[in-house]
Amino acid sequence: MTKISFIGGGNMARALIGGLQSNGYAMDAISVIEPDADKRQQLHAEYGVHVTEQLPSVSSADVIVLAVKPQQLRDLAIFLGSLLHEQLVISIAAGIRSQDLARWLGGYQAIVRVMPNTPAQIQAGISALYALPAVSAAQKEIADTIMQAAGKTVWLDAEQKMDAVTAISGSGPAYVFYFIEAMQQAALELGLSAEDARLLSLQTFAGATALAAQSSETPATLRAQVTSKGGTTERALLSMDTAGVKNAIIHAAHAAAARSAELGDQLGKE
Ligand SMILES: NC(=O)C1=CN([C@@H]2O[C@H](COP(=O)(O)OP(=O)(O)OC[C@H]3O[C@@H](n4cnc5c(N)ncnc54)[C@H](OP(=O)(O)O)[C@@H]3O)[C@@H](O)[C@H]2O)C=CC1
Ligand SMILES: O=C(O)[C@@H]1CCC=N1
Repeated sequence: MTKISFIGGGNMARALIGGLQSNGYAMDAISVIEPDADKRQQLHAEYGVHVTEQLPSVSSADVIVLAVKPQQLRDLAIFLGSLLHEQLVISIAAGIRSQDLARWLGGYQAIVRVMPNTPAQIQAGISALYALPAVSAAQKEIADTIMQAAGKTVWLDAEQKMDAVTAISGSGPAYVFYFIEAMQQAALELGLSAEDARLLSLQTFAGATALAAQSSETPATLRAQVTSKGGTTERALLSMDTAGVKNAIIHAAHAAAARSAELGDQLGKE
C-alpha cells in the first residue's frame, strides 16, 4: 500500500483522509504531520492514522501531501527539500504554482498540483490535477488513485486553469452551503420546524442536483419546467433577478479566481 504523509492536519487533510478511509484505504499507511497536539489527537482517535509533529518522518513516505495554508507553504517547502528522495509531492495549496513550489523545494520536480474540495470526506469530492512535465505516468496514476478515493478527478492541460477550478469546485461547496443556509433561514421564517427546514432544503438540493446531472436538458430548461406562468416560482425568480443574485454569484466566482491568481503572484515572488 502506498504510504501517504500529510503535512498539515486541518480541514482539507481531514476531508481527504475521511474519503480514503471510506474507500477502504489502510489507515496505518497514512501519517499526518501537524503541530497542534489537539488536532493530532483528534485525527488519531477518529481515523487511526499515525500522527507526529516531526517533519523528518516524511522520509519513509511514498507520497507527501502538502496540506498547509498557502502562506505557510514556502517556509515548509524550503525545509522539506532536503528530506526528499523519490517521493511524489502533491500540493493542494490554493494559488501556489508548481514551479514556485519546485524552486522552494530546491529544484525538486516530482510535483502534482491538486485542487480538491471538502465533499471528499464522503467520497463525493472532485479534484482537478496538474502534473509538472517531470512527473512519470506511474506517479500520475498514483495521484489519480489517491484523489479518486475522495471522488472524481479531472486532469488539466494547463496549470493556469487552476484559478478557475479553485473558484468553481474548490470554493464552490461554500457557495452551496451559503444557499442552503439561506433556504433554511427562509423556511424557519415561514414557520417550518428546524427539522422540516433541514429535510426540505437538503432534499431539494439533492434532488435538483441529481436531476440536472441525469437530464439531457439544460439547467435553464429544467428551471423553466418549475416556473409556472403567473405562479410562485416566477415571483421568486423575479425577486432574485431584481436583487442581482445571478450576477452576484458570477462576480463571486471571478473574485475567488482573482484571489487564487493573486496568492500565486504574491507568495510566488518570495
Ligand atoms: N478547506 C478547503 O475547502 C480547501 C483547502 N485547500 C487548500 O488546502 C490547504 C489547507 O487548507 P485547510 O485544511 O482548509 O487549512 P487548515 O488551516 O485547516 O489546515 C492547515 C493545517 O496545517 C498546519 N500547519 C501549519 N504549518 C505547518 C507545518 N509546517 N507542518 C505541518 N503542519 C502545519 C496548521 O496549523 P496552524 O493552524 O497552527 O497553522 C493547520 O492545522 C490550503 O493550502 C488550502 O488552500 C484546497 C481545496 C479546498
Ligand atoms: O478558501 C480557500 O482559500 C480554500 C481554497 C479553496 C477552498 N478553500
